[in-house]
Amino acid sequence: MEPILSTSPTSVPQAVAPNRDPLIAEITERGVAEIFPGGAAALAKRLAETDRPLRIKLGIDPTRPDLHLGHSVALRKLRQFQDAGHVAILLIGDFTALVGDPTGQSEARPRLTPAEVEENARTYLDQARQILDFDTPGRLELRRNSEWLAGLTLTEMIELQAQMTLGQMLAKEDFAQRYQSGTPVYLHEFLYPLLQGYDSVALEADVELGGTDQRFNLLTGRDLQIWKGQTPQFCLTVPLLEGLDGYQKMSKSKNNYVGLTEDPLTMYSKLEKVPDHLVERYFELLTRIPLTELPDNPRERQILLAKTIVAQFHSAAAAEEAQRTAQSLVLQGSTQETGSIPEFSIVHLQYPAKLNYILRESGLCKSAADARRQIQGGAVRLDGQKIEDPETEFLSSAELEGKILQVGKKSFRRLVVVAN
Ligand SMILES: Nc1ncnc2c1ncn2[C@@H]1O[C@H](COP(=O)(O)OP(=O)(O)OP(=O)(O)O)[C@@H](O)[C@H]1O
Repeated sequence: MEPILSTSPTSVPQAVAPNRDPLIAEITERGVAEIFPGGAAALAKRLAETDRPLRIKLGIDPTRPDLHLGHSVALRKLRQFQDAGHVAILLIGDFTALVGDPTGQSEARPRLTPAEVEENARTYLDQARQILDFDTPGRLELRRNSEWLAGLTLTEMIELQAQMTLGQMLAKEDFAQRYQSGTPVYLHEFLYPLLQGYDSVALEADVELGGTDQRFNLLTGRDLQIWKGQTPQFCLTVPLLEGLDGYQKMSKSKNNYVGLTEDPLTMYSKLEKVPDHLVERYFELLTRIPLTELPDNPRERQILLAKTIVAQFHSAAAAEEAQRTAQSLVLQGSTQETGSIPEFSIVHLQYPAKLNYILRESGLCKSAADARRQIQGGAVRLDGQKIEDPETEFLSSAELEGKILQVGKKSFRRLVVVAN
């Protein structure tokens, strides 16, 4: 008879564990900052032993119209849970957006109107669809926290606020710093962690995801679940992805972001310039490529990164095309810093519009005569195609929309149709 100990899991060395589920390993080990309580091993055990799909919560406040790659880090983690058979709860914080998350803010956030929140919430779902599984039955719950927060009575609010002390609130770094520096901290801001925590109670969350900046709010969720007699959630934080500037958190307000709805060329040209020291981190947090398989050459890494991410959000063909166009445009100089190309709105032009008139109106040339000289000198390109006929004209904005107009190697305008 086999000795019992030889089959016991504790006798199997970790590195050669035969039943190590790759999905669980990906969830608990790749792109994770912290798991509490108990670390990766505790969550892995819970995932392996559960007899029902777990409820995984990720809350996003619709404070702005666009999601960016920073948000996609937690969304991708949520998708991994779906792929392992669990229920993703994508919580649109339509009520908490009206309060405003004080996390990471040096002063109170401007408060949004319900109409602004509603407009942003609408676009979020279309963007989240690019990452989450919206199709497999039972894998996704789309919720809004106004469902339970809007109806809380004053009595319930008092009970909720009785769960936390001022000392605990001031342990939150953002509040402490502002309080010490004399920057006003408004009382409604204290409600934010409590309301986000209460969301976990209402949803009976088993796991909550968030960036590392959400630690305090996630822990409040655990405390409130204990108060309500629930099993407290695991908290899994993901690292904060730095933006294209190379050191600050990727954020809309810092204009260092890559938006999830950006066109392939813009995405590509931003991502092929991710600073070297961040390329591996972008691979880790935004792709599934094993880090051991990355090319040694730094330039090849940047290109692979840009192509992989463009392919995820668009298609492999779009990624190839973006690479070709970017190469032909020799994107340097003006796009060096953030990868962004200045936009020029073509709605107000008079059509048919001559190319030299467009070059002057867009500021790419000083005058129509200068534009004519540049065209004849072979310096003008539209989407990488040289145009040498100064009489070239366009009948409507549809012929130009989305294209990149270029003079020489350093001056670009993306032609867009936006009224301003
Ligand atoms: N750059 C980032 N990297 C990783 N996670 C992020 C990043 N930005 C936001 N998140 C996470 O996405 C979730 C939703 O964030 P939230 O709606 O509060 O956006 P935010 O932090 O205010 O973004 P922004 O500063 O762009 O407005 C949170 O868990 C947050 O930690």
